[in-house]
Amino acid sequence: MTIFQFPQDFRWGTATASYQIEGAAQEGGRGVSIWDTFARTPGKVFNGDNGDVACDSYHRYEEDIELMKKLGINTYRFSIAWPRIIPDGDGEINREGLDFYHRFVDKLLEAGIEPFCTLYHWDLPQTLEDIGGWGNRRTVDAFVKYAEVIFKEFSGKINFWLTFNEPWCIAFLSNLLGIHAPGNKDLQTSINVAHGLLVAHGKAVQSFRRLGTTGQIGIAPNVCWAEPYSKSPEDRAACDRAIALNTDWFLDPIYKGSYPQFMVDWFEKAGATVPIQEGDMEIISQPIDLLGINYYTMGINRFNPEAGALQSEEVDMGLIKTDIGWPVESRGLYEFMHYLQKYGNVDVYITENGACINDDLENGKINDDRRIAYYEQHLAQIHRIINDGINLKGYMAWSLMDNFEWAEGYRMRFGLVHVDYRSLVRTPKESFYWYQNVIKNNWLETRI
Ligand SMILES: CCOCCOc1ccc(-c2cn(C[C@@H]3NC[C@@H](O)[C@H]3O)nn2)cc1
Repeated sequence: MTIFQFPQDFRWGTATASYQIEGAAQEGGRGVSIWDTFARTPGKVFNGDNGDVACDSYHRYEEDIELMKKLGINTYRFSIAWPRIIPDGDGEINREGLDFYHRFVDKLLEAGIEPFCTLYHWDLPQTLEDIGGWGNRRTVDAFVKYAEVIFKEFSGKINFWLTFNEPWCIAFLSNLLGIHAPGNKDLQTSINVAHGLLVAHGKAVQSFRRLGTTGQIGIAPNVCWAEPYSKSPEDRAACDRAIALNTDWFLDPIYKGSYPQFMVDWFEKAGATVPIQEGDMEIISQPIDLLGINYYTMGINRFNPEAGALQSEEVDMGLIKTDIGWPVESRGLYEFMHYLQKYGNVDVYITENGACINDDLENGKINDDRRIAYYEQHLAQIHRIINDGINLKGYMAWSLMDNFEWAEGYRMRFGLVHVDYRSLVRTPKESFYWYQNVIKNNWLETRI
């Protein structure tokens, strides 16, 4: 047995997102989001599932906060639904939406739990998608207006802020691969979306500073760590492209004020260019205070000219997989965190990490040993990373509870708490009690 002690001020938390847990999709003055539309498009979401009810956290948030208190977390990452705040995207403010989040945040603070707020976790008002979404500068300006409303309302209550969750998913999963909302499949569109959200990020950070909003602000990319299948330069280059599109494509503009040239050249060969306007890169590269990093898995990649826009293909190496098919390999987190040091030893929070394990109730318990094993491996890597002197300040498990897993609907379960979607009864899994013990001790006890 080995004991890994964590720093005294290390933040322990869990994460969720508005569309995935709230439900109440037609309540409280909420407007329509692109995920309401996408989920109602036949064939887009497994079983035709949607977020109309989800975990009903809009009505059950006090019960959820009781679970957080029982778990012992000191930090809770959630997202605000833009369509609850400005239902038609850039028009009237919906006071009822603001009041809901005030009640929620007040309850969190009362419970001694730090709110960690994501402004945009994919639920774009449909009216803005109808005018071209993030590729239209009107959407960028509407986001800044929305962000300023939130900054003014919650400054002093919220002190940890993220502008965007997983920009690669927003731009490329959703507009090149078409797997997430709005489901476009066009390279130029996806590059326009990536650039639009980066400009929106920079403008929101400028507003955050100008308004004197309390706390720290950043962004949360999701990691694609890839290592080459062979020693060939082509396989190495295929890995570089895969890593860069999730990370460098967004963090180079933010930290360096320019896109990674090798990727710009790569896309220009495919006929796509970045729609940079005068002053954009200065706006995008506003200094930020923290980074959220979302890590799930890593890949072994090789060059394949037929493998999509990046010509980079993941090879199945026969590793243990979670029930969503992602290899369990925590080593990529360690390697990535050292890769990230090229931007400096910036303050980092793991804002998502977890396993899709679809164990169900058996005699009133969920014995999700595989999820415990996943967390044990990944927290051991977190300890190594901290020991190497990297400023990793906190960890938020994805997710507090089972919820709407986008195109996979409700069949894929990432929660520490099981949700019965008929009764909405929450049942802590064995992994909940395991994580509760880690938090209580502030140390990890591994079985090796
Ligand atoms: C066949 C081709 O496939 C291409 C990759 O397709 C995907 C799909 C999904 C993901 C994905 C899902 N998640 C978990 C979420 N993170 C944010 C939070 O809302 C969680 O629900 N992270 N990444 C990545 C890649």
